[in-house]
Amino acid sequence: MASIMDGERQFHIRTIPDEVGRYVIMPGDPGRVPKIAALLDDAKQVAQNREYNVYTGYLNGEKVTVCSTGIGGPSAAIAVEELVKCGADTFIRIGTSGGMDLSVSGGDLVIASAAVRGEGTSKEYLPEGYPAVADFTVTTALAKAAAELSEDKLGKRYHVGVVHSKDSFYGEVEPDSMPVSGDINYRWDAYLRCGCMTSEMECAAVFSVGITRHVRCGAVITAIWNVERSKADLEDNVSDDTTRGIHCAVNAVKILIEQDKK
Ligand SMILES: O=P(O)(O)O[C@H]1O[C@H](CO)[C@@H](O)[C@H]1O
Ligand SMILES: O=c1cc[nH]c(=O)[nH]1
Repeated sequence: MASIMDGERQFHIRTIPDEVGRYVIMPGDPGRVPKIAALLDDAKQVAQNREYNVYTGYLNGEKVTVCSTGIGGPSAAIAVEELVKCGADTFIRIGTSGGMDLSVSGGDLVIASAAVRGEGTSKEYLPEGYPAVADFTVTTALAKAAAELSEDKLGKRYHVGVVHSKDSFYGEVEPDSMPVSGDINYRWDAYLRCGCMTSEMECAAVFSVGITRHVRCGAVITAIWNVERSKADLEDNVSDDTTRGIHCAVNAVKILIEQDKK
């Protein structure tokens, strides 16, 4: 029997394989896609549906796709699943987050080595206790790209470490206003004591799909503030500028393309 899933285009992201590159850069925000695509050669919009804004162009002669994922694990997991069906095998999430470890200030980049599974989507993919770990090759390329950027005049810092993924934005940023206590309220201080770097919403889901579909996933996340620094009377910057994160991801894709040619 024919199903709604049998169409030529993917059900949600609305792409066909020819329109998708092996390498994918994934911001949460659809509005950030054209800014990233402007750094590719000959980039064109290939699809737009719901939170998924999809452009494809080229870097170093290789096809590269930029696809937004919206907010939260479920929509990010759908994007990775459908991009894999279209032939992609290497993914870099670019996102924003709230700093946790005191070493992280607003404006810093955090390359996610793994994500705390404080959300629901990863539970549909990984058994309890299995870590949502990023791909080592992608993480290494991101760290190299971030180190090269940090030598430029902008000179801001980067960190490599564990990030926290959650389902409740306000559970993190306004915890006292939450009517009931979720995982985040019980465990936030424990995560801080473990040195968790920053909190966002999609990495655990993206990494979990990557692990189960055997594709490479990594992430570079900009901390836009760190309330823990403010609580500790340390100086903090507030900035939602993702320019450095975008350049880090694009340069990491170029590094991966050259490595994959060897
Ligand atoms: O900037 P993006 O990628 O959307 O990431 C962060 O911002 C959103 C919350 O404001 C969540 O999606 C969170 O993960
Ligand atoms: O504090 C923050 C900022 C951006 N995104 C989050 O998930 N948390």
